[in-house]
Amino acid sequence: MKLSASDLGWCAGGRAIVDGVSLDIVPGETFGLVGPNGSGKSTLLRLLAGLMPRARGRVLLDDVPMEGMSRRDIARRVAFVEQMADTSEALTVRDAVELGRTPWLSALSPFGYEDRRIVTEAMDAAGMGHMEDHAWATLSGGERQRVHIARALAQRPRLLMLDEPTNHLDIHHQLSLLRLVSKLRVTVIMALHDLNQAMNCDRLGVMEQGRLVACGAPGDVLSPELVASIFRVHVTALTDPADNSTVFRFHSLEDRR
Ligand SMILES: Nc1ncnc2c1ncn2[C@@H]1O[C@H](COP(=O)(O)OP(=O)(O)OP(=O)(O)O)[C@@H](O)[C@H]1O
Repeated sequence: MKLSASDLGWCAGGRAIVDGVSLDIVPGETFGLVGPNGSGKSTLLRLLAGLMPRARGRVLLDDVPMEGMSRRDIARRVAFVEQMADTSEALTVRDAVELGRTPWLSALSPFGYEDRRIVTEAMDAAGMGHMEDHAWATLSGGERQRVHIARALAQRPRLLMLDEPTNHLDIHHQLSLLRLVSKLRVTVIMALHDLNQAMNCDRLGVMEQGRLVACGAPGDVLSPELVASIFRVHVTALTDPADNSTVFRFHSLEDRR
């Protein structure tokens, strides 16, 4: 799915939290958003998902203005896993993932065999199939995160937005999730803190104080100069002999004085 955003903005307390962001996401790409804490990544994702009140600017989904779409129309196209998303304590894992089918159900097409199959597939893809009967309240932070991702997959979106999806996940599940996301045949926009993980995106956008200050191929965008000025760290780029990929090591500016 194609997404075009123009001049997005959002203010709170007299301060511009997101300021004049324009962005074109091409169908099928994995777009990473990086930036320091508080730079506006989550707010921009919420603006792109049409979830912010009093927003400035315009978002088009496949050339159709999002503002004219119902929540259900949007939910059939876009799934969003927010940071620290919560769900009802009384649900099991399967119940929580079944919620992802809601936009597709109606009186004429109630929850059926195909929905059950999609839910099972989504739980398995997120590595939660073996815990389908477990109660939400008993899950660890990483398990909850994987349930949210399974719910988003069950929604069968054409655009998947993820806010720091590897939060809470152990290294095995971080890599599994990023591998899963890279194999999905959907457009993905995700906020990430780990710049090494961000290097695997097709393109990156860098946020600083609410503005999109750089956008392009990861290797071009994450130059040592940009990393030093935006993230306030020195970076050494190393080559991994396993696959010749670039790996960053970070050093605090204070250590280099
Ligand atoms: N509803 C709100 N009211 C007031 N300020 C807000 C609101 N929402 C966000 N902010 C502020 O806007 C700034 C950007 O927040 P946002 O969560 O978008 O940043 P972020 O880049 O996702 O940060 P992080 O990396 O820490 O998750 C922060 O300074 C935050 O305190």
